[in-house]
Amino acid sequence: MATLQLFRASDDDAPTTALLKAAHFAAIKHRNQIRKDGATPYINHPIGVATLLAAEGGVTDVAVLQAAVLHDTVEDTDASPEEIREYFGDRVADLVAEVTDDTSLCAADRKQRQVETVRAASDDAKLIKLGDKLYNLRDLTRKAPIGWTPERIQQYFAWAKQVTDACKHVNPRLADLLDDLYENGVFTCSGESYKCLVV
Ligand SMILES: Nc1nc2c(ncn2[C@@H]2O[C@H](COP(=O)(O)OP(=O)(O)O)[C@@H](OP(=O)(O)OP(=O)(O)O)[C@H]2O)c(=O)[nH]1
Ligand SMILES: [Mn+2]
Repeated sequence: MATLQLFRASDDDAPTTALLKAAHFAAIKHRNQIRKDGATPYINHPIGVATLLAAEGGVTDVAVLQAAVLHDTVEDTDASPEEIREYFGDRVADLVAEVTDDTSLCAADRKQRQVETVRAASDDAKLIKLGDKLYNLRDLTRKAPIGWTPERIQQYFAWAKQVTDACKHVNPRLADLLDDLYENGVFTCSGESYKCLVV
């Protein structure tokens, strides 16, 4: 099969072109992945995170929106940090690196590390973290990932709050949306409804 075409960003790109190139790159990299609900294409998530940042967070910085679209490519696909740098330049590559977990760590250490390191992250990386967590929490209230228990969902809410509490000062609008979810969020698991218990 012929290699799928990837478009390299250029300094002359219009903002729309720059963002589309990133979305296309992410779509190709995530093309064989589905979300843990067992049905949704994975790419819906990174495109959704960028859309949420723009539509609800008022973010207009194209490099941040590009990094949002690309935020899970290094962590979850065969994309390398060097490839992101080559195709999208230093600023986007540095942002993606900032929001990429070290997958050599076990899941529990990775989660702990994220809470510890996010405090020192740049404001733009914190913005992407807010969008990522808000999208994932909304996704949990939409449909539980296959095999997740109510306790595991509650744990994700509690952990996400630790991360977003360290980031919320960078965007009060997103912070309010997250607070509302922590206060009033409801999710369904195996046909039962549960209230989010994060305080
Ligand atoms: N809510 C939800 N999440 C799903 C689904 N499918 C995949 N995910 C991804 O799973 C991750 C959360 O699952 P965990 O079990 O806590 O994390 P892990 O896979 O990295 O161990 C998120 O990764 P992430 O984006 O890298 O973010 P995060 O782990 O930093 O939160 C999220 O994007 C789904 O159907 N619903
Ligand atoms: Mn993500």
